[in-house]
Amino acid sequence: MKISLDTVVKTFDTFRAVHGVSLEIESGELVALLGPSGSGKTTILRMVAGLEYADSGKIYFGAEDATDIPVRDRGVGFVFQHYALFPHMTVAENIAFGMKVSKVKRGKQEIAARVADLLRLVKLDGLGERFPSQISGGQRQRVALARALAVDPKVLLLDEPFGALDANVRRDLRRWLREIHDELGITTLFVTHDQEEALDLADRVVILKDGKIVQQGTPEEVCREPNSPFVMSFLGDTNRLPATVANGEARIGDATLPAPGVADGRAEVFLRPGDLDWAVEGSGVAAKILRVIDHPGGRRLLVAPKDGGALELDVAPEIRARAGDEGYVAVRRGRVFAA
Ligand SMILES: Nc1ncnc2c1ncn2[C@@H]1O[C@H](COP(=O)(O)OP(=O)(O)OP(=O)(O)O)[C@@H](O)[C@H]1O
Repeated sequence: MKISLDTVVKTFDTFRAVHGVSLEIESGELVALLGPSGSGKTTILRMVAGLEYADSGKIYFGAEDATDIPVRDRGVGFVFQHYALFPHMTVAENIAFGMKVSKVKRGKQEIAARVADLLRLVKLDGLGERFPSQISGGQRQRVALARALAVDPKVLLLDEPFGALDANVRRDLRRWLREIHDELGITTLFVTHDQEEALDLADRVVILKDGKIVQQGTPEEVCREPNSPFVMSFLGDTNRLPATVANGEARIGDATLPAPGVADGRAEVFLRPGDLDWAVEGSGVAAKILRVIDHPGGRRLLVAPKDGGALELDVAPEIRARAGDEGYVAVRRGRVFAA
């Protein structure tokens, strides 16, 4: 089921939370709405669900105008951050709940068979008789997903479903969600403020700021071609350095970077820590190491360029570096934006 939003606006009292958002989610696509807190992600999701009504604009499910279709008739499944499982029902009863209250009548045996299928799908076979308090947080979210899938939704809406879980469990669950999505092919809209989660999981990432879409594309497109300093900074750690652009080239220290389409004059270069290298001799930006931080994948150097400012570099673990060393920061790549 394809979902389309056409110039959707939502205002709470006098505060405009969503400013004319237009968006298409293709049938079977997994799209992440990504943005900082308050950027309007949840409000958009709730309007697609029918839990909130748009002030103006239209939402289509396929070719049908869904604007006035009530929640229960939209055929959407939800999973929210805070486990909304019924504590007094077993896992199996929780999964069966939607089927029991649905307009589509199913017999007891059919429901039991479907619950067993779903328990297998979410890899919780054998746990059907437990209560929510007797399983882990990650398992509870898998039950919540099974419950959402039980009624054969046309659309799956997930609002920070793994937000309350620890990093390793989150990573496992998102890989698992991706597998389930690929198996079932349900159109899915996923809200997160976690860049890594969005990039890891989604076919397409829609980046929001102040109730507006500022960029959308595949993870590769938004990572390689961020269209603004905001997107560049929001997607990951960045260093910023002042630069001067002339004839499509930006100069920082001894280094130059291509700056196609950027007007001559003052500019700012955005550099990821991994875009920089450290060398004791050579050329680039002359600097002194302030601190070395070791982590499992390598080392991060905090350095002070001679001309002022601060830079962070990610280098390979074998690079020899100590606080106080002097050398050069080599710039491998970066994005240049007019100042
Ligand atoms: N029911 C409401 N009444 C008044 N203001 C609201 C209401 N719901 C949301 N807002 C405001 O609308 C803006 C967008 O909120 P929304 O929850 O959509 O953002 P979000 O991007 O999902 O943020 P978060 O990641 O923190 O959940 C916020 O400024 C919020 O305070």
